[in-house]
Amino acid sequence: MMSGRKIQWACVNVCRMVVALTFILSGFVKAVDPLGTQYKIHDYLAAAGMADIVPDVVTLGLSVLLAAVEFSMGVFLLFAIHRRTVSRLMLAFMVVMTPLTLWLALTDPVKDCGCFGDAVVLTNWETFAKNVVLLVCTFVIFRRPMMMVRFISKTNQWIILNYTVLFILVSSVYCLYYLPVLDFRPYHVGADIKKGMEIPDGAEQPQFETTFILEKNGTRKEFTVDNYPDSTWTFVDSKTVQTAAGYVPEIHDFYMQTLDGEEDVTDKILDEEGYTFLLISPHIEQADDLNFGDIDVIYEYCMDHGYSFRCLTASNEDAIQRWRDITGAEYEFLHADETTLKTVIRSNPGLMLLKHGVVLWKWSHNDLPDLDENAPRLEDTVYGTVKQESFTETVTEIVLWFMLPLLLLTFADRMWAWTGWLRKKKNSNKRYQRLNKKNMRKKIVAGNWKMNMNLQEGVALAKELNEALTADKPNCDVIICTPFIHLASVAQILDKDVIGLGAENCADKEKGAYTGEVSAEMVKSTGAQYVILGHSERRGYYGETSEILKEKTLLALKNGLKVIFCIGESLEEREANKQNEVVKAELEGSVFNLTAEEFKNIVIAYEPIWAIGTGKTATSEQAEEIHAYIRSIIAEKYGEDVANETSILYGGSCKASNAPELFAKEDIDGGLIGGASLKATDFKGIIDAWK
Ligand SMILES: O=C[C@H](O)COP(=O)(O)O
Repeated sequence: MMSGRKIQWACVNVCRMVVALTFILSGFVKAVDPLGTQYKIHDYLAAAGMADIVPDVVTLGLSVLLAAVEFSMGVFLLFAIHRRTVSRLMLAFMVVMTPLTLWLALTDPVKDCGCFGDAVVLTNWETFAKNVVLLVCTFVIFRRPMMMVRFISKTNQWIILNYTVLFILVSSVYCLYYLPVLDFRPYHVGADIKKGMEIPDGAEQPQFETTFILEKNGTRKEFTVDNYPDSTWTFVDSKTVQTAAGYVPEIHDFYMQTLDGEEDVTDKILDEEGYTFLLISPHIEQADDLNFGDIDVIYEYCMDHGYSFRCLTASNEDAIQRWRDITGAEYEFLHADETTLKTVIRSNPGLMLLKHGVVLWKWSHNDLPDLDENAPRLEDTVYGTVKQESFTETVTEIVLWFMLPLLLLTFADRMWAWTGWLRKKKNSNKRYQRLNKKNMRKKIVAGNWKMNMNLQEGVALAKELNEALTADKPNCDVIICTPFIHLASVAQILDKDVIGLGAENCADKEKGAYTGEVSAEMVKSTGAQYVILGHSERRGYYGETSEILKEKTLLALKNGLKVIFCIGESLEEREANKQNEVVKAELEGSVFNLTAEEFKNIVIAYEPIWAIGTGKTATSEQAEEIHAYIRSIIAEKYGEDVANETSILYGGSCKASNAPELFAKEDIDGGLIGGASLKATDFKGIIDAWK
């Protein structure tokens, strides 16, 4: 059983397809025949008595615009682009159009609504019914626009949007300049006009009914032939109405007659065995006269080869004379029905080539054939037979022109979305693994007392801290690194399982005559397990170079101490964006000489010098970025496993207030705390960030 939501989803998407395809078809057939749509708009305006007010250029613009809007909206709906806006516009469109078509159906001012051009001819009631269906569909879509499935991602939809609008506008202009690429009218290339005019034997005849109005003794009454009364009634009036249309041939209004109206030459011309050129101009006064020279050349060509050439127009003789004066036309003019001429060819003037009533070729005045005095006889040119064009091929070509780029784009887009999904999945797996690794790494909060507190103060602080952390077990490793003189005493106080102990430095020599120095071995003998090396204050104030630190590290490890190795850039280096270079060089200079096994005893402390004791903390993003970089270069050097096991601490104005945000980052495994490690409560606040 389908759930209610699924049914809704199916309804929305079915409705969306119905509306989209209808709009695409309707917009497209209008776009391939902009003049046809313009004529239809003109018919509507004429029905409303406004035909003379609105200039042709406006009706033509409206025609192109209407086609572009319908087609584009259909495509947007098909691809589910700007779903909310398009569904609202569609509904608004149908809310206006449906009552309008009801009015058309009721009043019948124009016979065929023209919604699908000449491709599909609907009666006004059929159009109204179609619009009711579309109105319901657009309402369904409007209620749940977000249920429409996207065929293209939001980031790429602009391509479809622009391509669609461009395609449909270019199509309209192309068909306007040349001729409609698809001709749905009865005068298409290959059509036999005489055949189109035939009424088959036994075809249904039109039916008429006459009503008679008669009067007797002052009373008026209506009668038909069936109940016509006796002669005591006096005839007043009669009316005849057509009750059945009868058979109407496809071509029913094609005629050609001489300008004086004396002779109908339709049959004569359609029966001509030879080639007949018909220059078609519904209104010769409005015809484009730019190419009259080419027309005259074709006329001359016809005269040379014995082909007939005539001009059909609905204009009056004055207009015809004006055309003759302008162009020097010598060809014969005939009168024909204006609407018929507009239907025959969508160009003013346009040229049609007939042979025995069959349409061989049609040309717009912008695209006339090259038939001058040097051209061979028609029989020896392509024009001698019916132009080879296949409706299916043309449709396929158009569909490919429009759909192929869109299909390729959609395919690429979907592939990208799919690989994006895979990448996301992979990343989330990676992230999960990395977070998992983070959980497996040691989380450490280490205090660096620096040169603060005398022995008594230090012992008191160590005691306080030991008590606090014994009572409230930390969720991380806690280390305090003290000046040398505190070490032995503090070691006695600390519960080793709760707080580790470290020195702040050790000598770079093993033993001997180095007055004032304290060796790694001596540090170890106090009970300490750690030593801080490479702190920026020692590098800066005491000139400790990478080489010295390399020696110190080796000695510390040799004596069983773990090393908290500090690295970090100065403010100038950060401003020059050299932080990565700096930390890499510091690691390479002092600890990357170690074996992977030895390196496991190193804890890295990244401390940007500009953040130490200044109150300026690196943002958690800045810190995470460089921590991740440090881990990546450790991975390059020692492999992923070692990198994932190495704890990297952040140091520099770390406090209880910012520690949680910093420690939440994937590659930050704790902190090396200066100032805030000198008060038990402050330090514990930071330790508690891990809880
Ligand atoms: O070793 C610790 C760092 O130098 C950080 O010191 P600070 O927390 O006082 O900024």
